[in-house]
Parts: sequence; C-alpha cells; structure tokens
Amino acid sequence: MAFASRTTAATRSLARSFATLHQAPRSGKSPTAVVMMNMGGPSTVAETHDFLLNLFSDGDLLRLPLQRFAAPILARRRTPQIEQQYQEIGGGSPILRYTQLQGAGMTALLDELHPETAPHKAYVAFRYANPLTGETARQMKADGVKRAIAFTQYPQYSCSTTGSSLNELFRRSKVGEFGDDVEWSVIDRWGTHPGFIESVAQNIEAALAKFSPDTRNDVVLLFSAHSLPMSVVNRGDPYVLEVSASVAAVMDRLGHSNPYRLVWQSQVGPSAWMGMQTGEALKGLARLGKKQVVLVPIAFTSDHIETLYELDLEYAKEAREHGIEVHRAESLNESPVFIRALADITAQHLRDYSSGKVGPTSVQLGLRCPGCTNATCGQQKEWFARGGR
Ligand SMILES: C=CC1=C(C)c2cc3[nH]c(cc4nc(cc5[nH]c(cc1n2)c(C)c5CCC(=O)O)C(CCC(=O)O)=C4C)c(C)c3C=C
Ligand SMILES: [Fe+2]
Ligand SMILES: [Fe+2]
Repeated sequence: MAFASRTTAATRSLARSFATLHQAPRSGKSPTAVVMMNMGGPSTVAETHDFLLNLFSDGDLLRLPLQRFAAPILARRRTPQIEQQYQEIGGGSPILRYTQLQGAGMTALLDELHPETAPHKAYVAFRYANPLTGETARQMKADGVKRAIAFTQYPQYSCSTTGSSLNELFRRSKVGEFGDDVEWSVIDRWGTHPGFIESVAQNIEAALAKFSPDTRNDVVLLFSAHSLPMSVVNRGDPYVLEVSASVAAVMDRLGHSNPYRLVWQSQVGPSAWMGMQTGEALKGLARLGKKQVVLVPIAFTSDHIETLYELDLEYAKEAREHGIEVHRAESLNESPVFIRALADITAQHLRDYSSGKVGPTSVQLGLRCPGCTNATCGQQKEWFARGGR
C-alpha cells in the first residue's frame, strides 16, 4: 500500500507544526498536555516482534497462564506472519504518523478554541509500540507539564483498550514518572460525538459515490469493528454497546439510506469471540445475492493492518472472487472534519472541567465492569476521579 505517496501538502504542513510543538514550550509557560492514548503499531517491520511481545505481556488486555513465559513464546510464534502483513501494507503501521498529524491539527485549533489553557501540546502514548507511555512520561516531565488530559483515541470504550492505557498511565504516574503534582482529567469515550459521526458518514458517502446511481441505495453498508473475546463481553465490557451506538448514529446521519449490519473482525486464538465475523458475513451476503458492499471501519481512527491488510487485501479480494463489488470507506486518517472533532471534544472537556460542570472523569468511567476482578482497574478509576492525586 503506497501510504507514503498519499502524503499531501496539508499533511506536510501539519507535520511541520507537530515538530514545532515538540520543541521547548513557548513563552516559558508549561503546556497543557493532551495525551493521545492508543495501542500503536510497529512503524517498521523490524519492530513487529517487540510490539507483539508488549501486547501479549499486557495482563489488562488478556490473561494467560504463566504470562511472563507464555508471552515471549506467542510473540515469537506470531512474528513471521504479522511481519509479512506489515511488509505487504508498505513496511509498517502508519498509526504514529497519523496520530502525530491529528495531534498537531487538533492542538493548533485548540489554541484558538480555548486560549485560556494554551499552549496545548499533543503527546502520543502508545501501549505496545514507540512512543511507549514511559517515554512520553519522561518527555512531559522534561517539559514541566502540570496539567494533562488523557485523551483516548479509541472512540468506543473497552477495558481491553482504553482501560489498559489508563491502567498503564496510572501505574507510571504512581511511581513518579510524569513528575510531581500533575493534574489529570480524562476523555474516555466519544463514539457518538457529532463531528466523529460526520467524518465517518462523509467517508461512507465518498465510497457510495463509486457505485452506479441506479443501485446505490441497495448497497449494503457493512460496519466492521475489531472483535472482542466473549469472556470480555460477558464480564460486562461496554465496547459492543458503544460500537453499536456509533453505527446507529452514523445511520441516523445518513438518513437510513442503505441497509446495514455491524460485524466483527480480527479475532485471534481458539476461544469464542463476538460475531458475526466480517469474512463470513461477506460470504453470506454473496450467497443471498447481495453483490454490492461498502466496508466501514468504525472502531479505529487511522489505517492499520486490520484495514490495509485484512479488509483491503484479504476480505475485499475474497469478496470480489464471490462476485461482490466492494469498496472500503477510508479511515479517518487526515480528515479535517475528524481533526476538528478531536479539537471540539477537547475544548468542550476543558470548558466543562474549568467551569466545574464535569469532574476529572466521566460518570461512566467510574463504573467497573460488573465482572471485573482486576484490582488495578478499581484503583485507577479512584485515582483519576481525584484528578490523579
Ligand atoms: C478497538 C479496537 C480493538 C480491540 C477492542 C481489541 C481487542 C483485542 N485485541 C487482541 C489481540 C490482538 N490485537 C492485535 C492487533 C490489533 N488490535 C487492534 C484493535 C483492537 N484490539 C488493532 C487496530 C490491531 C492492529 C494494529 C496495527 O498496527 O495494525 C493483535 C496483533 C496482530 C495479530 O497478532 O493478529 C493481537 C494479538 C485481544 C486479545 C483483544 C481483546 C481482549
Ligand atoms: Fe486487537
Ligand atoms: Fe477491569
């Protein structure tokens, strides 16, 4: 996938402003940090093994018997296949580049939308790839950050994604890695924010425009999200509900112009995961004579192997072999509508927080999953609810 060749002049100018933002804070005032939390991905093929090792070692994502020993074995076993996939999508994951770009655009807008807390500075904190949370903490400490917003880049909340990132931030803060006395607040979910919904809807409309006008309204919109093990769903994780809410909001925005389904992709391992699986759904639609489909990634905001490899190279190819005309809605990547949404979400949070309308965390973040037995989740929620003090 020619990711690099799609870089536009706008991208380059945003990347330049990101570089500027990563220099010393302006006017000696310590910046308001907007910490963009996500899982990350290997920027180069060579980083794949470490990415997988970090992922399989994460007890907040998955619990393995003898995890310290099992994780290196699983990572080593899975590395060649995943390396091959990153090779085929252009030599690595574009997530860091897109996150930096989105962060630069967001903070530039934020300085105008909420000058009271300017300058704002975007920091990237990835859970499994560089820059890891520890490195981000060192940078924030060096910049003298005293006010920080932990802003999840997963639109919908899951304990295995945003929950894991918050637990990691909490652990590192507790041992002083971010410095003393940082005041934290959290943006933990935004899956129905109108700006996010609008940006997804616009990309769907662009994909629909590729079909003949005569049959355009018959095209099936197949929303696809990373699946979740049923063990996680069954302990009360809110992700499935929140992804469904995003899909409902997008369909409302589109005026229910097309039939649609929400399906689930990328399950790993032998246990039961949330279904129906995306690949099976495509085959089923072909069997039913539904030969026009738009695939819509709904739970991740930039390209990654799930879109560039699994959807584009595996499923779309297979679907075409079944006679389906399939187009994928672009990931949000450089979407100016989406970048504006990120800025609006943060500005609203800062306004509501400084006026006392909301506390450091949302009401919803305070509730643990009814089946949660991970003690860190409870401690983390209490700590963030006190503003990280
Ligand atoms: C919101 C999205 C995601 C959820 C929820 C999620 C849960 C989850 N994932 C695993 C295991 C793996 N995930 C892997 C890669 C991966 N996961 C997501 C997103 C979610 N995961 C993305 C976007 C990616 C790809 C990153 C990229 O750069 O492209 C992998 C590694 C790849 C592989 O080996 O197939 C694993 C393993 C679990 C167990 C889980 C819920 C508990
Ligand atoms: Fe995953
Ligand atoms: Fe939990």
